[in-house]
Order: sequence, then C-alpha cells, then structure tokens
Amino acid sequence: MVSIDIPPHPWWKPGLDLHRGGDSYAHLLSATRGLLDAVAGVDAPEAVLAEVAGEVSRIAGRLNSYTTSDESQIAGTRMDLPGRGHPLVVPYRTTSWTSVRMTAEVTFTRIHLGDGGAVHGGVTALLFDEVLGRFANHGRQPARTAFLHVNYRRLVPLDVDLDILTKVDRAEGRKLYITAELSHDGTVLADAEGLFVAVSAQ
Ligand SMILES: CCCCCCCC(=O)SCCNC(=O)CCNC(=O)[C@H](O)C(C)(C)COP(=O)(O)OP(=O)(O)OC[C@H]1O[C@@H](n2cnc3c(N)ncnc32)[C@H](O)[C@@H]1OP(=O)(O)O
Repeated sequence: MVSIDIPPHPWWKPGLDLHRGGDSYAHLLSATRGLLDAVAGVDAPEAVLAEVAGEVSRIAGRLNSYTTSDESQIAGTRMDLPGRGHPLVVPYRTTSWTSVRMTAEVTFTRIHLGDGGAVHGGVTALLFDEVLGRFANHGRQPARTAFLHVNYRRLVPLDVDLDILTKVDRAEGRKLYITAELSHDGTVLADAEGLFVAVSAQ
C-alpha cells in the first residue's frame, strides 16, 4: 500500500488524535471486515451458527460498554486505514491526492456481493459518495452531497483490485461538481458526478 500524507477532514476539531486505538484498532477493523465477509458467505449447521452468535453478542456487549459520542468515536477518523477506518465505508485506499485530483484503489469482498456475482449497486454508490464527499471536503469549506448521479457501465467484480480516479470538474460559487470513475485494467465499470454544496461549519 502506498503511504501518503492526507490532511484531516476540516470538520474535525484541531488536536483530535487521528491515530487513536493504534494497531489494535486496525486489527479490530480488519477482523470485523473478515467477520462480515464470513457471515455473508456462510452456510453452516444451526448449532455452529448459534454458538458463533453467542460469541459475537458477547464481544459486541464488551465494546458497547465503551460507546462514546459520535465526535469522539475512532471509526471514520483513521485516515491511515482503508475507508477511513470505518467498518461501513468501503475499504478504499488513497494512492495520490492533489487539490483537484485523487486516485485510490479498492477491492470489493463477499459482504459487497449483490446478485449475479457482482457488487451491489448501492455499494458502488456508497463508494462514490464517500470518495467524492471526502475529496469535496478536503482543504475546502465543509460541503454536503446535493446530488449523486451514478452510471453503471459494467458489472463490478469482487476480489479484484480496481482503480478510482476522482477530479474536480468545476466550481460555481458554493457549488462544486466532482466526477469519478471506477475502472479495471483501463475499462470503466461505473462513473459518477456529484454536486457538493458548501455549508457553514457546525
Ligand atoms: C470525511 C468525508 C465525509 C464524506 C461525506 C459524504 C457527503 C455526504 O454524504 S453528506 C450527506 C448526504 N447529503 C445530505 O444529507 C445533504 C442534505 N441537503 C442539504 O443539507 C442541503 O439541501 C444542501 C446543503 C445540499 C443545500 O442546501 P443550501 O445550502 O440551503 O443550498 P441552496 O441555497 O438551496 O442551494 C445552493 C445552490 O445549490 C443548488 N442545489 C442545491 N441542491 C441541489 C440539487 N439537489 N440539485 C441541483 N442543484 C442543487 C441550488 O439550486 C443553488 O444553486 P444557485 O446558487 O446556482 O442558485
């Protein structure tokens, strides 16, 4: 993985430690993603499922005793981890970043499967909103998605390294239009255009 210096999201308070949880949080996130893939693909005897369900509930209960406010949670703040270290965010890995262009890689896994061996269309849209939204908020006034248009050109495969190219298309006052392409070996699988409207920091 390429390691690059990515500035934090402007909404985050100065001084917020972006490496909270250390390697242990990275391992927890990786194990959690592994668990989701395992659940998505499982066909085990009921007794096994019951036993595992008990273990998972026990583990969730242990973490729940440490639940904090959304401003203080670790998830989403770990810019060094795939998908900002958030278990819901598709685990893309940023590879280059300027103020007008960003490249990233992503590998979808079993949890992202929709139908026909391909990635669920909503997951592709989630990836685009995340990548465009994060780019829209980098070094700029905080902005929210006003619209997101996704073109699904080809089925998106699992377990294959894919490329993401994101570019600022144009700015009109508070409005920022950003485009992105998801491709494999130069073939565009899906592309998107988003409008992001700058709002006051909250
Ligand atoms: C760390 C990375 C985090 C990643 C975050 C990812 C981003 C997200 O997912 S944000 C969550 C999803 N988005 C939302 O919940 C947004 C909900 N909507 C809103 O908050 C508001 O409607 C918001 C902010 C988009 C616009 O509101 P507001 O600031 O009042 O804009 P408003 O004054 O109505 O319009 C401003 C301009 O945008 C245009 N505009 C607004 N919405 C749209 C739209 N859907 N389509 C086209 N144009 C629009 C208006 O026409 C206007 O244009 P102009 O200046 O030329 O007249």
